[in-house]
Formats: sequence, C-alpha cells, structure tokens
Amino acid sequence: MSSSALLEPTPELSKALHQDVVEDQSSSSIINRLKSKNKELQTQSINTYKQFWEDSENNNEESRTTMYKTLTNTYYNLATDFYEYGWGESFHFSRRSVGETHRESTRRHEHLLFSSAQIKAGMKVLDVGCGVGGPARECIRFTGAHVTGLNNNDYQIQRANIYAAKYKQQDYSTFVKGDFMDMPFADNSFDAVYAIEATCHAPVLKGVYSQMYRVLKPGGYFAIYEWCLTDKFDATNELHRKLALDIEHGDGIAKLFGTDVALQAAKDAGFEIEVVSDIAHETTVGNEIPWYSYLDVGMIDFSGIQGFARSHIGRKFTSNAVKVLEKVGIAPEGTVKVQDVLTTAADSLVAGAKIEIFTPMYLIVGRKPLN
Ligand SMILES: CC(C)=CCC[C@@H](C)[C@H]1CC[C@H]2C3=C(CC[C@]12C)[C@@]1(C)CC[C@H](O)C[C@@H]1CC3
Repeated sequence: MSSSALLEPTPELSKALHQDVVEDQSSSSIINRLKSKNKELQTQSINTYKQFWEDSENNNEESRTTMYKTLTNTYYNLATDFYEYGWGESFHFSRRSVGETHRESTRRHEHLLFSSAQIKAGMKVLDVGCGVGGPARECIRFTGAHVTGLNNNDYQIQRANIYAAKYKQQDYSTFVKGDFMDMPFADNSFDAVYAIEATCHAPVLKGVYSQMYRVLKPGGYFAIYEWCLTDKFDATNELHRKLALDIEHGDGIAKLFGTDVALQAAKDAGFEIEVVSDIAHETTVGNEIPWYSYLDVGMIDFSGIQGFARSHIGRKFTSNAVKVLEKVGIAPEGTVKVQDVLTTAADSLVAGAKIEIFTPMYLIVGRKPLN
C-alpha cells in the first residue's frame, strides 16, 4: 500500500465523516458521537492509519515527515472524541500536586505558560495547534487577551467554535484552519505566541518555530511546551527505539526530536532564549505526582466518568464497551482499533516517562529581538 492511501483530510471529508455532530451545540456523549459518524469513512480512516504504520514503506522517517499533515489530521479525526471523553477540553499533560485535581493542575500548567509569554489584557495572541481550544479559552479568562487558535484539523476547529459560542467568547477568539509550517498570517502580527504539546507534529521544528518568529511582533514573547526525547534516549537501544516509535504511532507524530534539537531550533529561528527547563523533572512544593500518573497501572480516579475513563482500568472498560458497541452496530467497525492506538499511546508514554527518555513539557521561552 502506498502512503497516499490515507484519506485526504479535506473539509468535505471532515463534514462527511463527523456528520451532524459538528452542528451539535451541547456536549454530546461519546456514544452519541460514535453513533453519528459516517461508518464507512470512520472504518476507512482507522484502517488506513493502521496500515500506514504497518507498511514498511511508510514506516520510515522520511515518508512519515513528508506525510505529516495527512498523518496528524487522520489521527485527530479518530482521536478527538476520545480525548474529550477521557481528558477534557485541554489536550495536554500537567504536573500535579497532592490535593490538586486534573482540572486545577491543567489550569496551573496553562497559567505558567501564559505568564511566561507575558500575555496581558488586550494583546493579540496566537495559539499554535490549538486543539479544540481549551487552553485558548483559559488564556482569555486568565489574561483578557484576544486569542487566535491555529489548527489544521477541520473537526477540531468546529469543536473549538462550538465551545467559543457555548462560553460566550466569540468576541475574544478566532479559530483559523491552517498549516503551522506555512501560517496564513502577516509578519509581525501577534503580541505573543505560544504552543502547548502541539509543535511535536511538525516535520522540522525549526520550520514551525521560524513561522512563530515571523508572525510575532519584535519584542514579543514565544513560549512552548515541547514533546521531546531527553538526553537519556539512546538511539542504539532497541527498547528506547520501540518506545519512541510507539509514542509516534499512538499520538500521530511523524518524528520525535531531542531536547537539544528543540532548543537549537528555537535559537536558529532567531529567538533570544530566556528560559529552558524540562519541567517534568522540576520539583515544587507538594509536587509529588508524576504527569503520567493518571495513565499508569493501579491509578484509579473516582472524580467522575472522565476520571475513570482516563485510568488504566477505565481504558480496559472502554475497550470492552467499544467492542460491544461495535458488535451491535452503534460504533463504526474499527473503533476498537482506535482505542488500541490510544492504548499504545498511553502505555508507551508511561513507559518512556518512567525510564526518563521522554518529556511532554520541555519549556522554552524566548523573545523576538526588538531590532
Ligand atoms: C498527542 C499530543 C501531542 C498531545 C496529547 C496529550 C494527551 C492529552 C493525550 C496523549 C494520550 C491520550 C489518551 C487519552 C486522552 C488524551 C491523552 C492523554 C485517553 C485517556 C482518552 C480516553 C481513551 O479511552 C483512552 C486514552 C488513552 C490515551
């Protein structure tokens, strides 16, 4: 099978695949969402995604980086509903202190980035790879800025617009479809730019960081949480290589880069670096819970359906429930495979984190020089 077998992620495909769910203004349950997919297109999407990774022709970095747009788009067409069901509206990890809820730690993690980027009321801010807009909405609440969310996935843009209407934030946010390697914005048009666990989908980090530099006004701040392989990653170690590939496959990433590559890319893009830190390994008062704990074996969260859904045992429950839904024809054929891909993601992230070869929160804060 050639790499072109992945379905072209056009707006028409999105509309046909997700059907009337995109028009739904209420927060629809995962069952309703699965029920209303175009079954044939959903099955085709997951089969081609699986095939893409199994196909040895595609299972090499060059082919994956060439196909990054289609690869990541196909992934989010399949994963978005599950992410919202098990994680909420902000698609990222966070450090958590004892006594802190998932929502509280998510917010705190976002606030740290917004403060690092010096975002203030009235500023024009860009969120690169905004998902369904969870962090953008919090940025608006926390700072009073106007946030433009850039995303290449039509379904996520539609979800973001639905939420903006729900939370009455239309005047403070705009969600734009576009490729972060070739942004549809003029030079020097934003006061601050940030990205949360999103630019790892880029085929070349310097490419996306250079675009962030280009659209940022001189003197403006750039702040990112990057997904990276750490210095402990050893490319000659078979287990390390397998875990990196599983993270890529499970999370729709063409290629993971090292922290050294990310930092150099930010410098090469032109930023004056002010802060660099793998905050996964920083300790703060009471911060004793690793970022991956929710996904780890033995962790049970009784804080509600979402808490249960993201736990290891909850994932097993979801896999079995999805099998039944698929059997009785409610969920499209192949939905079990989507849950399998997500299980690969969760397991490899936890394993990679435990041996410290991976971090989802390599913080880089830089500034575009005034001259
Ligand atoms: C892919 C990138 C760059 C960022 C997303 C990070 C996380 C928010 C996701 C990574 C793995 C995801 C999984 C889930 C939610 C979102 C993630 C943690 C689930 C818990 C959602 C519910 C499913 O039934 C199981 C998923 C496992 C993986």
